[in-house]
Amino acid sequence: MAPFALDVRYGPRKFRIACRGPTTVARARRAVCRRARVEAATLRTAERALDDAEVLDGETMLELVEALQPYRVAYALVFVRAAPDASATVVGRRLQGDLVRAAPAADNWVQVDGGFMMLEKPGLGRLLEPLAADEFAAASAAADAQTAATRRETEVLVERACAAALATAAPGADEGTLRARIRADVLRRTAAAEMTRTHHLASRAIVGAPAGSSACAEADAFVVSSRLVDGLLAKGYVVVEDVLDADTARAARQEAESLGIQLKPTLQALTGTRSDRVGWFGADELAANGCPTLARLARLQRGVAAAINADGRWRETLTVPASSMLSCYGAGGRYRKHTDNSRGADGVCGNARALTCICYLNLDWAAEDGGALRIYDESGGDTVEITPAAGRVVVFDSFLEHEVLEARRDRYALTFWIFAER
Ligand SMILES: O=C(O)CCC(=O)C(=O)O
Ligand SMILES: [Fe+2]
Repeated sequence: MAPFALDVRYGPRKFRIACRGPTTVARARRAVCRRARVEAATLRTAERALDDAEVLDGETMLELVEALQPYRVAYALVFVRAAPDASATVVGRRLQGDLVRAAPAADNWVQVDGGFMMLEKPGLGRLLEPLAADEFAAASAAADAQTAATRRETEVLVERACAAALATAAPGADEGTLRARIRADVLRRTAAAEMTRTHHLASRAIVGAPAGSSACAEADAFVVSSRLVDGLLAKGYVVVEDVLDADTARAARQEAESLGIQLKPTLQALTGTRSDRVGWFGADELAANGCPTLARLARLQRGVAAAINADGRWRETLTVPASSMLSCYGAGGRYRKHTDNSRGADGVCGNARALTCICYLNLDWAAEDGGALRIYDESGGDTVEITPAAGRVVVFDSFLEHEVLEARRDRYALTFWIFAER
């Protein structure tokens, strides 16, 4: 291993770790922990210490990154400044959706196994996989047509119901009031019917479309867009049922279990904050790993993001990262109250996440099995608990506090974060 120096800033503290002679990555790692004045057992602090680290020599850094993999370096921000002779600057940012605010100097990213994301070219575009303009236009047109058709159908239903009601109304009844009541009633019913229909469409989109076809999740997910955004605007979260039918849910669960061995505990496990094991996978990677159902599910994120963009009412324009997180909480597993993003006093966001989107993969899950997702409303007062039943998708504002209550048996979920384009 080449000599290197690691400048670590941790809050107000700043220190340098220099490895002058040949050393091992294990030793380097121990040095990081020691200098950050933490026990190896409290690597959470080491994670923070690495939050803004500078390393001379890109190759060394890659070794270090590899060494830190077991400690979920994906959570650490590592800033690598290559030595003058190194090929270029290499910047890695922690994976979990936090890639957007990478230093502007970033260029030459590479992808390192284990979910550590880097780009090969300046900028973040490649990583974020934005929708192509024609995909976006086609999807917007489909959404508009759908909305117009629904509106026309609803008007026909309202007129029909009003005519029937007026024919039998008591003499002197106020036509305006009657119409308003009927209209509200029809809207409620069509909304319910629409919801059921859209669930099936959404599930068909994931299940029925041939893998890789452009008709896959993106297009049909638009159908749920207005309902999605209604829910998000009203309450900050929305639950979509039956996104997977029973057979698909079973397949997805089996695939998730087949990846179980690849899932690793997070650093936060050491502090008792959370006890799930996770792995990060791109859709193609899932497909290549014999998980076609999960791959399709992972592609749904683009559809959800595009749907919300097309609706136009959400506060941010959304884009998607390349990977989803598969998580498994074993019996006794939980994740304490937290948010997935936060705003500092200066209004600057902690990361790029706008929405958290989770699809649960737990067959025959009963309330007694625990593991509910509890979401707190903006004031932190009211809560809702969502059972992690197979085929249920929840989308919520990443700034809302939430927690995973203790699970009593293995609880799998595929989570993706939808980013705000900033
Ligand atoms: O799996 C869930 O229901 C939520 C997990 C969660 O909050 C997270 O991974 O940030
Ligand atoms: Fe969370």
